[in-house]
Amino acid sequence: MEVFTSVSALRQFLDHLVYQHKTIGLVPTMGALHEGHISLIQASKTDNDITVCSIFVNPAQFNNPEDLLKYPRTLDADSKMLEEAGCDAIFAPSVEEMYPEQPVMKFDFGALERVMEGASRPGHFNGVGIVVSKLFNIVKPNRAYFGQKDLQQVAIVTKLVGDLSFGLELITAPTIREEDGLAMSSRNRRLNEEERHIAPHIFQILESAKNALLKGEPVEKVIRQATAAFAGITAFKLDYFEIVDINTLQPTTSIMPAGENAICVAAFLGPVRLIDNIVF
Ligand SMILES: Nc1ncnc2c1ncn2[C@@H]1O[C@H](COP(=O)(O)OP(=O)(O)OP(=O)(O)O)[C@@H](O)[C@H]1O
Ligand SMILES: CC(C)(CO)[C@@H](O)C(=O)[O-]
Ligand code: BAL
Repeated sequence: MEVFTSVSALRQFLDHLVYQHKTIGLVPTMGALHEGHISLIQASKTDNDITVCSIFVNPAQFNNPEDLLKYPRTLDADSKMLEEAGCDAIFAPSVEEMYPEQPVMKFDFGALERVMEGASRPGHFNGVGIVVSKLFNIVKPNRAYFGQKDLQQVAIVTKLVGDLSFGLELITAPTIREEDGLAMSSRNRRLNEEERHIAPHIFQILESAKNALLKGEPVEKVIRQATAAFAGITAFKLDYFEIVDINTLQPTTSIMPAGENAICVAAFLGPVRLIDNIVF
């Protein structure tokens, strides 16, 4: 497996492979890898000749300086996991390599970013739009892989790819969970033992809400019950709990056909902010 920190060295490597008509899959990450990321690598390996994993903690998408500072950085362990998974190349640039100058472009994803993550983390999706566009331009992948755990990010990147005609195929992969249901996340490793024990309640509350909706309970009542369930566990500070139409990500007052509904949640456990969702 090759490790690149410069755009020019990565391009040299890839140009050679493109010349041989190899297809390229890109898995963008911020590192501190876990089985969720590895599932994306495996999907890319199935579909493409060459898999590139980018590891870059992108300052432009952090609105909270402490979150950026404390974001886990584990490049050695990440490289080992990627090597074992059969990844072909890592692109791990420095901030200076990615942003030699402050970018002037600004993305506004409209209604898509006025809710949930976009509303709670102002500027977040502008930063995601910039870095993902740069990664697409640098790697020029045939396919790019994103996790459903970041559901709103999938919608934003889908819009980005359409609007800017990136001409690549986006693949969304299901959320990989711990045995107790907790969605795997790099930020989980910032939880202390007690918080880690409480964290699976996020998925349990999501599941209860889904079951209640499927039984015909009204949306408003289900939101009230879920909010009360979070309030009943004092360690949690709920940021949002939304039942949305998966096509628009806007809150719904009634349930859509199967497969078009999502329940999305963000909650703090101590200083750590976790997100999760269920699509049904
Ligand atoms: N549990 C998971 N299952 C499947 N894909 C995942 C999972 N967790 C993250 N991903 C996907 O991996 C890609 C890189 O995500 P990222 O590096 O931010 O990891 P993360 O674990 O989501 O970290 P954090 O949530 O702490 O920022 C994203 O497309 C994300 O949706
Ligand atoms: C897509 C991404 C790697 C862009 O920095 C990030 O938002 C993430 O890890 O989901
Ligand atoms: N997984 C999304 C990246 C972020 O939280 O900034």
